[in-house]
Amino acid sequence: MEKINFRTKVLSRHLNHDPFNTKNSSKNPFLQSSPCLSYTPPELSEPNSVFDVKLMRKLMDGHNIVDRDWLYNLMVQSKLFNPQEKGGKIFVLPDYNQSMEQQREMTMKRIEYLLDHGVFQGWLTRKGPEAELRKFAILDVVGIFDHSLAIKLGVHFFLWGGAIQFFGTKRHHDRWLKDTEDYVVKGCFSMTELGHGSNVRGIETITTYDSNTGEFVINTPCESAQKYWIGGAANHATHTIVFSQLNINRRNEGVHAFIAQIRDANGNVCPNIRIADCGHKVGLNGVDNGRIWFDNVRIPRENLLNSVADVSPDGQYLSAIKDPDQRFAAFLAPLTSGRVTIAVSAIYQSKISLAIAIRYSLTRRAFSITPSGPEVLLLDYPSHQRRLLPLLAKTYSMSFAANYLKTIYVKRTPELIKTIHIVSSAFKATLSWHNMRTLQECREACGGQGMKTENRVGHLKGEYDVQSTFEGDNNVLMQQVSKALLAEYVAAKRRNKPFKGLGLEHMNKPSPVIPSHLTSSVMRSIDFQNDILCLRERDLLNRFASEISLRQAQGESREQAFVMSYQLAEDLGRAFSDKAILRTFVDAETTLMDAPLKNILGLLRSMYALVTLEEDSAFLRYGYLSMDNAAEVRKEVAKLCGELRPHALSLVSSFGIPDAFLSPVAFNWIEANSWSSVQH
Ligand SMILES: Cc1cc2nc3c(=O)[nH]c(=O)nc-3n(C[C@H](O)[C@H](O)[C@H](O)COP(=O)(O)OP(=O)(O)OC[C@H]3O[C@@H](n4cnc5c(N)ncnc54)[C@H](O)[C@@H]3O)c2cc1C
Repeated sequence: MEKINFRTKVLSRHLNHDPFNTKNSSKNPFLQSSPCLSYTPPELSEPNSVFDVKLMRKLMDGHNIVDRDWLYNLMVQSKLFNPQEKGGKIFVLPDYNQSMEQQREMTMKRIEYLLDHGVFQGWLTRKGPEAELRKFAILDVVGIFDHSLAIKLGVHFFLWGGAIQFFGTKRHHDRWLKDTEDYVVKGCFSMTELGHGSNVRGIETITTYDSNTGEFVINTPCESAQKYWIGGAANHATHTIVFSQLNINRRNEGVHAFIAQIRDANGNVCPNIRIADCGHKVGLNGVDNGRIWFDNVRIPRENLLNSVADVSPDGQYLSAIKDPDQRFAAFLAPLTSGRVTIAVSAIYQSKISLAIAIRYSLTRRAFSITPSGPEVLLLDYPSHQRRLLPLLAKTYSMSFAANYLKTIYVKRTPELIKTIHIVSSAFKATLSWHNMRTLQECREACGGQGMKTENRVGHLKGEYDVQSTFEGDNNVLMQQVSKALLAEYVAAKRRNKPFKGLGLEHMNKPSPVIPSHLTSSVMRSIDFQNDILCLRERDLLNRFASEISLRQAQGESREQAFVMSYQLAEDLGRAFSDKAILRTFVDAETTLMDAPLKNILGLLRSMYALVTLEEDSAFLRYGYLSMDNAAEVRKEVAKLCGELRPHALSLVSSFGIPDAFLSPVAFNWIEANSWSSVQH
């Protein structure tokens, strides 16, 4: 196997500093305006970057760099990861020429390969922040190769394994965790039904208790109660967590979680279980999503995951949490890790697509702007910069946000649970939406090449689209964020106490004043950026609370009032998320000692903040920005594009994604498409 050079090579520096590359056109064959493009695509060389790319990569990845590089290597070394030579380089490419069945089997084989190499050691049996961060790092890298592989692992370890860890007690931990880690059992997670997804409390599967035999009886009472979309259920899973209403002594105690076996060790479906396939999907076809019906399936009493509530042998319902709302909330806890991984993975996909599109835009030319001049590099068009560089800055900002989210998650304490729930909901939605937008822009920025599956960006759209739906639909999550902010507001006002937590402390201070005339230096200052994002959040929260209370005063229920105030709720959710992201950026930036890194991060932060002002019409609608200031912001964004342009390549190199995990269009795309590369 050819040794892969993981160093991401970059364009020679002179290309970066001469916007239209007029000076060097006679020397560089790539710059000739020959009608026949007989140039060799640029032999890329490491730029004398103004900042330390390795240091930036460390900051971006945040943790477990050695583990990440080890895993990249492990994958590239195996034929299972589909290494292919294109244009003189090796790429590990997704399985787009295989049937759904082949993709599913290949996903399982890859898992076995990683298992054999000890990748999952300690995933469920080792505890503490370090072990959890390693797990996250491994999942980041796996997802950079293939979403199906990451999701298949996520379902088994985070959903099935996480449910046993969080909802189960010692007896479940002893019985299941080691076997899960070793893949002796293959787990899945049956929460969603055909008739109920976001509204988990509405599920219709019913479980009753038979005190004569000491068993629970799980039943699918109607077609809409069939479990749907269950990852792993169609082909491989042997066991599942079943979410069901628990009916004890004719009283519904609400949603609870049980362990049920669905296949034997030979893969035969168990008695009284029916399983069907969800069929081909727009992406993620390496995951076998299935549907499950339970026909009065009997399971031992001990299979109730009983950390929240239990049923005694004689059929008494026992729970320390008396409030059904709180009980239900406790059952959703494992979903938080899913949201964390989605938020993080969304950012890595944005990084892949930006690395590819920006590298292409530094090697692809189109039209000349002088009669006999060379054609212009795509990234030298200000309009192309405007399309990609704000997304690059946002991806950097959200990278800090994702790292922050991971950190608070692995260091969670009971006091942090609420914050983690709200921040993970907001970031999961915002980062996955950002990813889809970035993928589309990068696909278009690669022109026709973006349509080639081997170039990854277009393919990633189908693969990652589902991120806005599973583990909490994005719109529903954002509603929960606004609801939680409203609850904080009401509680603070009712107690007449200062705001504390969720970053709302700024509400205790006087409202910030935005200068009537914005200069460049003001717009680039952390104070201004922070002030205006806080101003938007506080004003929207006040408006939202007023509208709800007005509607209630007019006779609407609290729930009706909330539903009808959806516009403000949406605006507020976005305001919370954008401001929280900026905060994570500022925290990362201000603790840095390295001046060149700080400078470039300053540009990226300003781009993030200003483009946020530009994109949300709330700033003009509610007057946080005057028309004149809005025009100044727009000009400043264009200026920042020009200033970031020379650093574009170093900035994507800093993502630390090995060349093999990018795509041919990001490198020597002429050679990758040469006649000699065609299989004759
Ligand atoms: C590929 C894939 C894998 C999956 N894997 C699993 C798995 O392993 N296990 C599992 O249990 N589930 C899984 N799911 C299910 C997933 O979690 C659900 O699809 C998700 O929760 C959304 O539910 P739903 O599809 O019923 O959509 P709905 O909840 O019906 O939502 C449909 C639309 O209605 C909107 N909507 C819903 N409620 C409101 C409201 N109150 N106000 C305004 N708008 C609203 C939503 O924003 C959404 O746009 C998977 C799904 C997919 C597609």
